[in-house]
Amino acid sequence: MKHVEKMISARWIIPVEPDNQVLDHHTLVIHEGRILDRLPTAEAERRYQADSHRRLDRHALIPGLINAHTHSPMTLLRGLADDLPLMDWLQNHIWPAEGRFVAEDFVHDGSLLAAAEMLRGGTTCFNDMYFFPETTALVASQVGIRAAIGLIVIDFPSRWAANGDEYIAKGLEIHDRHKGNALLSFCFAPHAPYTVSDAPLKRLVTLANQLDLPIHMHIHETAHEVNEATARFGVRPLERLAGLGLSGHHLMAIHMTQLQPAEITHLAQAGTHVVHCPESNLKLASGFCPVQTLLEAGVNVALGTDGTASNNDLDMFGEMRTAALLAKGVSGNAAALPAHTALRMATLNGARALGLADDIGSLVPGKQADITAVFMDDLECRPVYDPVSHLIYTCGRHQVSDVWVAGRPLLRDRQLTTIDEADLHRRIGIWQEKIARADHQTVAE
Ligand SMILES: CSC[C@H]1O[C@@H](n2cnc3c(O)ncnc32)[C@H](O)[C@@H]1O
Ligand SMILES: [Zn+2]
Repeated sequence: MKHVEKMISARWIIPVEPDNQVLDHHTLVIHEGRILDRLPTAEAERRYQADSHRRLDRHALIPGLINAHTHSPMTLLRGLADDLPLMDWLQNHIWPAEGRFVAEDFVHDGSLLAAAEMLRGGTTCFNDMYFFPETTALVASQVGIRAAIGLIVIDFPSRWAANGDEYIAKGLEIHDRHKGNALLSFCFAPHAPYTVSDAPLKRLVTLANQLDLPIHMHIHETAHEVNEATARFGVRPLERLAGLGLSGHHLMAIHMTQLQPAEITHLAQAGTHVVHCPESNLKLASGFCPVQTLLEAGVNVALGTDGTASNNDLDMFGEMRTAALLAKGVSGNAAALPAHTALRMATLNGARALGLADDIGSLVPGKQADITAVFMDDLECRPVYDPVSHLIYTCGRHQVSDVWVAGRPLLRDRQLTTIDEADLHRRIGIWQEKIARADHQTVAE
């Protein structure tokens, strides 16, 4: 018998790779943070002796969900400005609030709240874009959640940096300081074509090639963005970016609700990744990303929530379900975006976009043990004929019971193991008072 650190047995294991596979009564054998073996439970018990053995007989194990686009500290702005289109929301509500409140303490507490929400919802990795990115990196490391940290670049000054050169310099310093941290990876994160000028974008292309880092950017979010840019630059944003060298497999294009057939072909040929944020796009009435067409063209499409001020949650179960339903509604084709594709977008496709597919995104031996357990024996879930169908169309994030990142339990029986929930509630209470008071004053003025 071989001695190992941990075994997790479950009624179903859904590895995601290969597609459509569901393993009944199987066990994951975990050693040194990675999946060492995956085999029928009876056989695992004959072959391995584990320090701990978790038996989840009424659960499905899936790869930890990957939120491929968010702004984690924006949890503190949840519900502050609803029912508005993107530019009104940003220019008249969100950017003024950020100008007032965003500093290191805001980013710390907002990132901590986001980490708590994501873990409780089965997300084990998030791709972030926000000011003070090192603070989010430190929070993620302390909590134990995996994070791709966006090294932001934007043409306007903030408390974090004064101009494009300083944003890039500070980002590179963070990358150099933390690149050895196994839980962290880094992306360049120029905000959007309408807020970043050509010179910093060209530098980012060179740096992304040198350091082999993804570039994570909001692109073609609304028709308004595309029309304004066409009037200003004479070409659509995607064409302008391609002209600057910003295309290819390093690029993660967030939103992409405005796409012409030739642009879809270009994305597929370039190996550019698209991140679909269906709930944010619906709430801001930004448009629809043609997911089914992109997938059929061979584009890798991942899923993200966007920030909680435009969603208003970090619920990847909700996002998978909305993505699946929306694709059917928009295309008039009930076969569009089936359940297993939605799950793949929220796991393996996210890992691919982040350049992390050798390590995460599916439950196969050799990968990191980033795992989410979903309880499927609630009355609301019975009967179960196909657990993948249930994950997308029936279950919700409240059914996530346990979460592991690199084999470390971060949620056990719905209890967070590395976050003091009472202290977090206290901190959020202070922010709520402070931000609500300021909002009242603004309305009164
Ligand atoms: C430079 S930090 C990120 C910046 O992005 C803003 N933001 C949040 N959601 C969106 C969105 O959907 N489109 C464009 N910009 C967005 C956020 O408020 C920060 O200022
Ligand atoms: Zn965003």
